[in-house]
Amino acid sequence: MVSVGISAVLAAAVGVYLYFGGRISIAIVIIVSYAVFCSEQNKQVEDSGDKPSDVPPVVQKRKEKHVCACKSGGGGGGGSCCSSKGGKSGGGSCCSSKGAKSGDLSGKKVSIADELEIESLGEQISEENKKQLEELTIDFTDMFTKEKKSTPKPLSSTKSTKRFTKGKRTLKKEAKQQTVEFANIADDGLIKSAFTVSNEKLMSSDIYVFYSSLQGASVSAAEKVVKELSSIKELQNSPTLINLDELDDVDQYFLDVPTEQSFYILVLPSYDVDCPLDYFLQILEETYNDFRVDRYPLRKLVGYTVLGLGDRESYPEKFCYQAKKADFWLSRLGARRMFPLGEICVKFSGLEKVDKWSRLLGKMMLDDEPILYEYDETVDNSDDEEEEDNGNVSDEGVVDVEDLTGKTDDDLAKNSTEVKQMIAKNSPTYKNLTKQGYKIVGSHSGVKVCRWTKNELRGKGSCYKKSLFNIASSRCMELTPSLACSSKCVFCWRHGTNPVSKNWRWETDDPQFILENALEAHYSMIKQMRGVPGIIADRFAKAFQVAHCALSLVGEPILYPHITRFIELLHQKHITSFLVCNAQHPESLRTIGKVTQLYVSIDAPTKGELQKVDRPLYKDFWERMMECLDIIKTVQSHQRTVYRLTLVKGFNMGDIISYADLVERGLPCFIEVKGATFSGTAKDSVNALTMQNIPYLEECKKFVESFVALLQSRGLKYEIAAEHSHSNCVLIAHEKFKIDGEWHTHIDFDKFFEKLESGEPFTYMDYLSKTPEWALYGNGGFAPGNVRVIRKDKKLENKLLREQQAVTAQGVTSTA
Ligand SMILES: Cc1cc2nc3c(=O)[nH]c(=O)nc-3n(C[C@H](O)[C@H](O)[C@H](O)COP(=O)(O)O)c2cc1C
Ligand code: SF4
Repeated sequence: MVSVGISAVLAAAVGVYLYFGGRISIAIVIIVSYAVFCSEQNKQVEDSGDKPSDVPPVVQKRKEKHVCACKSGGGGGGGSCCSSKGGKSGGGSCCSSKGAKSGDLSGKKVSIADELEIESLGEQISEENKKQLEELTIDFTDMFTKEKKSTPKPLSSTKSTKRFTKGKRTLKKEAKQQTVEFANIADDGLIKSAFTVSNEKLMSSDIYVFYSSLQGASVSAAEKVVKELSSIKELQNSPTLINLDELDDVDQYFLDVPTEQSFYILVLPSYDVDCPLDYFLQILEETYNDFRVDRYPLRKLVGYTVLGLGDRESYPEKFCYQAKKADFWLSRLGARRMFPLGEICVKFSGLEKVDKWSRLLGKMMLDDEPILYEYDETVDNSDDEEEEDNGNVSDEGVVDVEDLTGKTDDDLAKNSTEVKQMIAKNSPTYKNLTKQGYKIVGSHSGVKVCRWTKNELRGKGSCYKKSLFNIASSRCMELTPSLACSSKCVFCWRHGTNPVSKNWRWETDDPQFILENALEAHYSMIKQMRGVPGIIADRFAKAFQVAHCALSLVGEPILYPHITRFIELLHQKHITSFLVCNAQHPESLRTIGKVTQLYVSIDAPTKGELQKVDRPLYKDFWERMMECLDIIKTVQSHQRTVYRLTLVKGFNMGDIISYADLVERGLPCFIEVKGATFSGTAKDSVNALTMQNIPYLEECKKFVESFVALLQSRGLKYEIAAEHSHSNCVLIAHEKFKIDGEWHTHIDFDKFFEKLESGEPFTYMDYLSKTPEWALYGNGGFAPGNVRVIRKDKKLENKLLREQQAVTAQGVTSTA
């Protein structure tokens, strides 16, 4: 229509021009009239909305990108498709119900994605756009009220989206993510990405503070968190503290949840060696990969947060790595992170930082701004530096999404079943143990020259086993084939540097390899002593023929799967075996072969005390110990058995009646009672010993005397036989070792090997030897051939000397 009109006007103008003889003035009049006409036409077109003219460039961009999510065609010509109450701008809003503010999801998809795209374009964003963006961000959380139809699929990133200020790069990335997610919403009607929780919901939630701890720092931190949260008066329920290491059933909390109001806080250390936390993390991972159970069980939670404790200085590469892993898996299981993962280095004012973190957490909970999370995120995490590289698991139903680290499901499966070395050469634990004087043999065994070996080489005394059983300390090798242990005894001298585990799950070295290398390492350490003053040449020469092996040192030797074979190899070399086990592995104790002397540690007489002293990993630690005692009485009754009691004042010296019950149950040959020795206090540890917990010799003797009296009153034929007062050690023996009125607690080693090599069955009664006079109870037990150095006297002597020197110096000064 318009073009026909224009042609007619043009033809008329040309006619008039020709009629007037083609004069210039006439031509000018025609041109001006035409211009006025066109301008009028343009105005009409603009009013009808067909042509953008004065729209700012930013908004133009948005409109160009606008895509109709309802797929019914696009918004040209001022038309509005699928609208219910019309759009905000007359310029053509499609899919909107109440403008951009609420309602239709697909409308939101477009708006938010576009707004974020605007931000990503950089400087052009206006204040108004920003405001609009914020409104939209808040607004789409209305979706929360909508019902979900099926389970969302978490992908790979774990970052929460909070309404905190973010860098452009992050925002751009989120824009991308949200576009993907909202597209999903539009496609299948699911609500996948956003949730809000109000502070009221948090205040009425059931808060569970979980912790795992080997040395106590995380317990203290967890207690601090509980204390801080408990001080919030608005909080309706007091937080519950739960030790993850003692959870009978992890699924009770991490597959099921106690209530839908639950909010989880996890306070976790990290260990680069095996520790109970490994088990917990493994369960989380397994739950995620278990097709039989809900893959996102933790979305029922109100939320969660993790506080990691670690040591950044010693483990820079692995700082808080297990806390990060937990955070990762919780998020994978559908839980929503409510508060950022805390990473605290305990070395530098750790507990203060815990206070700060807890206070901030409390503040966040009180904040009445709704919190926005995202728990369903995109696979595209290529530039996410905080990503855990081992957690990218491909989605169920989607064939093998290879993550950007290049790992496939197969790799991951391999990783999770990969057998680790207990103490890898490049691990900080290796360095730590080496620093403490251990020689690591292979990847799980260790030797160390004990101070009694050194003392005997210098004629300064022998260890208590010399007095009680006749072992030569200078020919004794102290070894463990398992540096890992299943308990965390308060008196243990390893100071938490060793791995802790219930079961053997490492690469296993061959027993022959261990023995050969252990002997080599032991001899190399002995050799280093050749220049030490006072070494007795004869003893030094014999020290290169190890005669005894004390299988104790640190760790739990019976954990090593080839322990029986290892002992056989020792015996083949005519090295006797003194095996000390912690009474936590009845299955291995039952099957152990012949040992020269077999110990079980009885560190406390009752279940409660044993838990306090040994801090065992096993939940059924008491039942395990009882089973071990039964084995001592039955299957292993042919062995020379010893109960080792380590007395710790304030922990396990009170209840001799219960100790007597245990003796009655196992009927060992001997009961070796030894006061605990002070080995310093482990940093950050709870229950670590102080000098107050170390009993004096007199206290040990008093204990033993009452104990034996009680045993005898029950008809149990035990007596006090020998002692080594230097070690606060007293030996109680069954009266069958008193032959013709003389104690025979010593061992005839030659006879032991003779019997062993005969292949005939034999018992402890076949290799007895008489206890020498000096070792009998009351005689001190200091082996002849040595000169005793009493350190206290020496210290006193030095002190007096220093004082004397000071007085002399003063005298000199004053007279000078
Ligand atoms: C054997 C050993 C290994 C450790 N490995 C790590 C580690 O890999 N990463 C880390 O951040 N901290 C590591 N630490 C430090 C502990 O995580 C830190 O001391 C923590 O506070 C211990 O908590 P807990 O006392 O509750 O057991 C290690 C400590 C020890 C003794
Ligand atoms: S038995 Fe133990 S303390 Fe005694 S010498 Fe051997 S390793 Fe040392």
